[in-house]
Amino acid sequence: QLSSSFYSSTCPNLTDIVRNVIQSAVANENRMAASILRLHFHDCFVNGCDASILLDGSSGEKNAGPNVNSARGFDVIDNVKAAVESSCKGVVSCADILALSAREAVVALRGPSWTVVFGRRDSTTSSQSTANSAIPPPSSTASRLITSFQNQGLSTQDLVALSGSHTIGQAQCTNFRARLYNGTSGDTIDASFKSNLERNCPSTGGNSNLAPLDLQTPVTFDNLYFKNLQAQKGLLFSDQQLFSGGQSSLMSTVNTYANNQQAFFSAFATAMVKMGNINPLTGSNGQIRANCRKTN
Ligand code: HEM
Repeated sequence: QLSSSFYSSTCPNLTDIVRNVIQSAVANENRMAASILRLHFHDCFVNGCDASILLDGSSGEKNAGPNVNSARGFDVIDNVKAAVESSCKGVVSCADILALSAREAVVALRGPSWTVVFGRRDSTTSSQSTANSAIPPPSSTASRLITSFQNQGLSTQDLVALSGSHTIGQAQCTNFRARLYNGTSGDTIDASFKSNLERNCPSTGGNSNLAPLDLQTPVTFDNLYFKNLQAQKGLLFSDQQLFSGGQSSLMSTVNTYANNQQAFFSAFATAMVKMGNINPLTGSNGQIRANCRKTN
């Protein structure tokens, strides 16, 4: 029961305020759009879209395996929140700010737009153990990915469309090294792509060295990610599993999006709305945090 008009009387300029801050952050560093989009995903998969990932504290989600030394953009969300608070004090939740910021980030890199619905409230807790179990690792097989998205009420189509987020952004060596040196069972990585990756991701050291998730256009939101998968050039094992993991429904969806960017954009928009609707706190549950890093 989230609604697009939730803040129309209490914060009528919300979209413009958020857009301005996100646009300038992305102009300053293109990759930031990817980092913000990922924060929304990692928020929603852990007890719903409740801004739980934004809470500081060593026992919280920020320090879970998928996030520690990896999740970034918290300072940008602080800037968005500060700008929103200065016009609309105490009314807009951090969870809604993250959902809207993710859309503005995608639009800033020329991706599709969609209508964001609002009314989420902010959690008072953050679960490191749920983050560790609910966010799939890059070593996931196709069937594990399907199960992990199914657990959130998301379909195989949603899985493929949302994975198209990897058309932007970067990953650290530690997340794809095993494919290069240990060999992962069932892997089908292109040989020359693999040797190129080895140059900047040695077998020891260089853990945080970066490679683009889309080797062709890492700062444009487009469908080349899917064409890379067809060429066995997905960066993460989990990426390549969508095309090469033996699940024909995933493979055919990859082909559809590789052949038709509009089909990808429209499925992505639909899936982002679904992901943004995962288990929100509403009504009198949760709170509107004054500072996204702390409970009130
Ligand atoms: C399907 C399962 C997924 C897996 C296994 C996965 C895994 C990963 C990993 C390992 C990284 C690199 C992190 C690092 O090296 O620091 C990454 C980056 C990223 N992920 Fe995913 N991801 C998945 C789905 C998604 C979804 C659904 C979204 C968004 C809706 C998303 C958005 C991103 C973005 C934008 C980046 C780049 C972030 C940056 O450059 O800061 N991912 N992902």
